[in-house]
Amino acid sequence: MKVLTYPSGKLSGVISVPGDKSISHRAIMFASLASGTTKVTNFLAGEDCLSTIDAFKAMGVEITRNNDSVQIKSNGVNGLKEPLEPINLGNSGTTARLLMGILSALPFHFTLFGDASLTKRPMDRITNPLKKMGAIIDGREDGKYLPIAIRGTNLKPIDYHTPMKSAQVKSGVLLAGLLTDGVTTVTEDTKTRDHTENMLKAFGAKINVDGTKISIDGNHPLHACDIEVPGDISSAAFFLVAATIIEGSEITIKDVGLNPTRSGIIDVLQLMGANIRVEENRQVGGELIGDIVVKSSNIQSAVIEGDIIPRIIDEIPIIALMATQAEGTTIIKDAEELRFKETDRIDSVVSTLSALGASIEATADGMIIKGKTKLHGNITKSFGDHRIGMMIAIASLLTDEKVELEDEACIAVSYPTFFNDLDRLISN
Ligand SMILES: O=C(O)C1=C[C@@H](OP(=O)(O)O)[C@@H](O)[C@H](O)C1
Ligand SMILES: C=C(OP(=O)(O)O)C(=O)O
Repeated sequence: MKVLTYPSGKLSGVISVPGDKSISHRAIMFASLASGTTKVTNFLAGEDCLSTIDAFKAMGVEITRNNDSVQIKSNGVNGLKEPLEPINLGNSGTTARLLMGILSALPFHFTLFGDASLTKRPMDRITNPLKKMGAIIDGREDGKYLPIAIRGTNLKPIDYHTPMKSAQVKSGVLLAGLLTDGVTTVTEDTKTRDHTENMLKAFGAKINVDGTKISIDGNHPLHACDIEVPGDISSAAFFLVAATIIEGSEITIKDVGLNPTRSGIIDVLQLMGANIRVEENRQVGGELIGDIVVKSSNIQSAVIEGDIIPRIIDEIPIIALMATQAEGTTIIKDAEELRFKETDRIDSVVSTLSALGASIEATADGMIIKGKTKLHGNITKSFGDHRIGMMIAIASLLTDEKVELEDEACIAVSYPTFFNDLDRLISN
């Protein structure tokens, strides 16, 4: 239990946030499939990415980590070994879905399990297309849920249209395609984050992106390639919103990843009237990065729907909190994917913000939030969901009353130094 009392919630100063979670996972995975030694800098040492490291160590890859620097020494895909024990995926959906694509094509047997939250999350979205490629997978409810066993085998390529907006599904199928003779194609209705495509190219894969259609030519070897991970915009989002809604704030967040498939939070902040500026855009290893400066301002409601949703999918909890401080009614639609995250984030956001005094209601695919409301203290729970925990911590800045947060430890999944950074911005 953490007691959150910040008498002056005003934020100021300059920080950088830890490395991007999606990019950190992929760096470990692709380096493990590549021959040679890869150095990864600004790696996110969050629990989810450590689960990915452990999975590849269990397959014999030499991985050494010194804080946020990681070295991966691999003999390529043919150097991988059968793990002797079941692989623990912890809380990480990304590790689960991407790894299943890889393991399905390796000549070994694997057993995968996760924590209580991951065990409830749907895996059939990835096991179904993999089974169409010939994967031998079994798990609870016919492979819908973990624990799952995989007997790796030779797969056949597939031309797959993803039925849901999911970069994890797209990536899992492309990774199975990477290890399969022939051309595998994935088509999406709406473009989701494209870190897999960008980074596989950097490691030498033959991958072609044509709008929302991605094709990969299987069994081309990957070669080691150093990766500098940009700051995670999904982590930065908590402070960008905090500085916007807390009067008198002004902050700069340096070296944030601004990949257009991830930067929807900037569009939402601008749409709602935030005082935000992006400075010094530059490219680092195929990913755009820059510094973001935000000053507090009055904000208005917005209707947030359609193609922007995958570009803000992990930021919706903090956007919902922002909407409680906007004039007017904010409507978030087309976000049914929120129901399949670490918690059902439509229900967990609505119940938590309601407990703090917000006027918010759930819909089938989103939420309706009436602003502007004065929030108050209460005893709250993260429900074991890191993004709900961080949303509550930012909400606590809006009231002088005591907010208690149960189960705050889960924040280490994506942002182990969150409270240090918050304290630095508050005490400046
Ligand atoms: O590919 C990734 O790294 C991720 C994709 C998204 O999940 P979905 O693919 O389930 O939308 C996102 O919510 C998750 O935090 C990370
Ligand atoms: C949904 C998330 O991650 P994952 O699916 O990898 O558990 C998240 O980080 O918000």
